[in-house]
Amino acid sequence: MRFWRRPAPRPLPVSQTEKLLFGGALRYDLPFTRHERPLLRMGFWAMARQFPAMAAVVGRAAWQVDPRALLTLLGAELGQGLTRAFGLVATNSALVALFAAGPTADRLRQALPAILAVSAVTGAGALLSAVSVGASGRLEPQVERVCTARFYAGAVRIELAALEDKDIHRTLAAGRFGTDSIRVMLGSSITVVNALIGLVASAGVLFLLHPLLVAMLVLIAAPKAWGAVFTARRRYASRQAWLEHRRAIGIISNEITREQPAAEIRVHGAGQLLVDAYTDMSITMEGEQRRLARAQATTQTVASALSGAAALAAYAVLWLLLTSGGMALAVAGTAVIAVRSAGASLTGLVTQVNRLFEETLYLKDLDGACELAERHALPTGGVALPRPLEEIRLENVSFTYPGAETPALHEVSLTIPQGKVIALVGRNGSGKSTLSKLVAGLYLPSDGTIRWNGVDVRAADRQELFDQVGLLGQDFPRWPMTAAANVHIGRSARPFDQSRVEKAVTEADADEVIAALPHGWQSLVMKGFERGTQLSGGQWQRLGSARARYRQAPLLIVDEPTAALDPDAEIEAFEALRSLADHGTTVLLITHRLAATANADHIYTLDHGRLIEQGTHSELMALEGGSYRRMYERQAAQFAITPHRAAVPRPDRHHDAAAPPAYG
Ligand SMILES: Nc1ncnc2c1ncn2[C@@H]1O[C@H](COP(=O)(O)OP(=O)(O)OP(=O)(O)O)[C@@H](O)[C@H]1O
Repeated sequence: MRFWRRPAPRPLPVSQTEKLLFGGALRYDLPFTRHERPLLRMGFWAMARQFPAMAAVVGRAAWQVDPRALLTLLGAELGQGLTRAFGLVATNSALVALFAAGPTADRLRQALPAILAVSAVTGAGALLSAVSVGASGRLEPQVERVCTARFYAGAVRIELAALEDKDIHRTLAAGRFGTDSIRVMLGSSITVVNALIGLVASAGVLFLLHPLLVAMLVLIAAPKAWGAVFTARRRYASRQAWLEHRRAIGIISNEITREQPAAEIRVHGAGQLLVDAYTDMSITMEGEQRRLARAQATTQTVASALSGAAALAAYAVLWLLLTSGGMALAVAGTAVIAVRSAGASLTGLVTQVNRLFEETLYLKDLDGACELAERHALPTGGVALPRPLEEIRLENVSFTYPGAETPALHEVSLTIPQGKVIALVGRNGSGKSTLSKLVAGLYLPSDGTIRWNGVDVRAADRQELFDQVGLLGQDFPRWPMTAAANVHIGRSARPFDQSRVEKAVTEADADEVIAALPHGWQSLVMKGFERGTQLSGGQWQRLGSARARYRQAPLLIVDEPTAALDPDAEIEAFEALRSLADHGTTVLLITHRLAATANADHIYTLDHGRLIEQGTHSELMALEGGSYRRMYERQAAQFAITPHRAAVPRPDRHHDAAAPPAYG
């Protein structure tokens, strides 16, 4: 009975490496059983009912992209099925003529038209098969593109907060596998249709010969179908259960070849640990592969044995019919050919149904991921934002990250007026970046309201809001593209404009960066490709700044914009922000360099997600025991006294000059 049981999720072994590097099996917080797809609990028929819906997804996409190719394909497949049926009928006629009484020459003459018909339909079948290959070769990549693009288009529109949800994250990760399934699904569907038509043709001929033979055919098919579905479901369950493990292997092996950790990998000797981790985790996976292969072999053997027994019974029935005079020898010959032909169709069918069943599960995941992306998509439309931007006002804003226990922001109320440099300061984790993301409309407040020119961001047209924001984050994207494209992507909805790109680069003080590139604007700022080159951290920062400039948004959010800049460039960068504000841009500046905040129009100090102080630099410096003042003084003191303190005084050296404070 154990073969009939559905594959149950089993506890996964945890390798030593996983324990060392990830503190246990790397998986999402929720146990696998909660993720176990309802599909896994489905029986064969329930699953079979899913298939048309999934085939319809692929079929619709095929119809959309190339209806002619789809019709050609279906016509060619149907034609092949018909040629097979005609082939059997013609074979039967030829056999009847050959087994008839009379001289051999007469019998051959009688059989000749049927033999010619067999040759003709075989040739036609071969031609139709070639047409089918051509049409599917045209259709498959197009269908894959359309379905995958739907997935990507959905993924880029998901609300940022939804992406923080582990369930959503997992659904998207699972959906990603589905994009590989589309092409296979289309190919397999075609083969299944082909095999089904062949099977129906053979069954039809068998029915005409003797209805009992059709029943025998069903008996031969049933065990193979069961084996196929059972194996596919087991493989799918395994893939789901090992999803995170596979991702962990991917994450580790990716680090081995990435450029960024390359130095530490060599100097700290981290490479061996990573290679060992890869090997260790792959060995754990191999165990699972072995288990699957063994289980599949067993299932297949049982299915083949049952199917073989049914085939023997079919031949026994033929024997009985022959000996009892219920069937002529020629007809029995056709029946044998029909059973063999049906057997061949069946083998193709089983192999493909096996794949199809599995691919249907993945495609269902992809479909689920696309639906989920639509459900959590950024809303379109909404209240128009009056322009120009005059003020952003936060009232009692609290925000808790999805799944977090404590809020990252508590009842923050503040105002960001137009054309000012507004600084956000505070210790690490005090909520500065979170606040800036709420201002940018990337997250919606859990409580309280944010108003842009009086319009609540919850009701506002978010696309319009994004349109007015420029971002220059701590970890801004380093796009693997040309230098020009890296700037243009700041506002890619506008047609590419080289003069605007150059202007932004000049404003961001990045002319030198471009001038030093070996292929100028067309240099790829990524290594490993023709025209590729590597930028330094500071050069990247200038390019990122040029991108933010190119966007020309009324609100510019800059999060630690100078971390990689040299002192001269840093001073210029802060002066440039000042000048931007003087020309009407609102600048929300997040920085730990408090020398720069001295020139801000207004400073807000956050602590543990609460707004604890606000004012100008002078006002905050006048606050006895104030947090801003304490941070500022500590930073300034570093410049004043570090050279004396840092080095242990030695009799042979003396420090005669303290480095002057850089700012303030
Ligand atoms: N995506 C996230 N999911 C859950 N919690 C987060 C997330 N991002 C930040 N947090 C938490 O929210 C709090 C505020 O983080 P935030 O990044 O806003 O601080 P910050 O003031 O910008 O810090 P830093 O100066 O280090 O950049 C921290 O406790 C952090 O752990």
